[in-house]
Amino acid sequence: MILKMQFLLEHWRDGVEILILWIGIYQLYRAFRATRGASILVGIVMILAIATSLAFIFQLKVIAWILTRSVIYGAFALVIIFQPELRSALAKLGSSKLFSFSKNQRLEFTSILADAAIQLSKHRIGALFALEREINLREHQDTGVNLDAEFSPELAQSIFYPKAALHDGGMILSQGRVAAAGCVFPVSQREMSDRTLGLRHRAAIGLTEETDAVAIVVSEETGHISIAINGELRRNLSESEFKEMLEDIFLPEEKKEEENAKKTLDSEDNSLDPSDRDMVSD
Ligand SMILES: Nc1ncnc2c1ncn2[C@@H]1O[C@H](COP(=O)(O)OP(=O)(O)OP(=O)(O)O)[C@@H](O)[C@H]1O
Repeated sequence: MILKMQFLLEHWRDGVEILILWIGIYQLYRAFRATRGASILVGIVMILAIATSLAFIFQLKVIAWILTRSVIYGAFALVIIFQPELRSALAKLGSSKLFSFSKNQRLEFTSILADAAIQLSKHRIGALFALEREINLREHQDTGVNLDAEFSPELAQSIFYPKAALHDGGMILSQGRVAAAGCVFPVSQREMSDRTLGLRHRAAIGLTEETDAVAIVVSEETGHISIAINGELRRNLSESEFKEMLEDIFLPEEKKEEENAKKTLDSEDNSLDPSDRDMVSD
């Protein structure tokens, strides 16, 4: 017992250090994995690790010396090469909060947004929305026309109407308002198995790889609605799936409360004795 205590007293710092490093590395990996550089970086690190282990095992002194020296310069080179990925990864690290506007505003906005996308989809009007969350989309906003207008399904239809001046590009929604339209988003460079994905969908993926924004795409060709988040695209959503996903993203607490209330009601219902149940149904 005393020995155990002594061991703990001597080594608790090591435990804390391992925990901090593990959390740090895991968070970096999470922020990095959706980016273009992730697979290249994993490849480089693996090659270096294998080469260094082989050099040490077979006692190849010169190669081992070169490899250990080159790690520092290599780290600098990686920071420079992957500067855009690092920037977006660090920006993602600090972002966890959803919209900062009030619950009622979020409720109203989510339903207006769902209506807008569904109407666009029914009319087969192609559209691309980017919903700003923690990371500022100012840089992308400046590629289009600043509007600062109240969002409505009618405005969305007028803007994305194929002959309208601002229909090309994406619309940025910030704090429930239209910040800008006609914006150019970064197109994802990732290799995609689905060759039918055009530029609108790739721009939605690209923007969400670099920022924590949520992108909604309405396909002009098929009318299908898709949502991109963290560089992942959920395609061809049905109306109910789309609404549900929007609620999961923008109203997580409200959804949880609703589910809990439903569970409580169900359990109360099940706990009623059968004769009571008959009375209730009567
Ligand atoms: N980088 C970009 N940022 C924002 N919008 C873009 C970008 N590139 C293309 N777009 C929009 O996408 C439209 C072209 O879409 P394209 O047909 O290539 O895509 P898609 O993914 O197949 O979509 P759809 O199913 O609607 O045809 C352009 O007219 C433009 O409005």
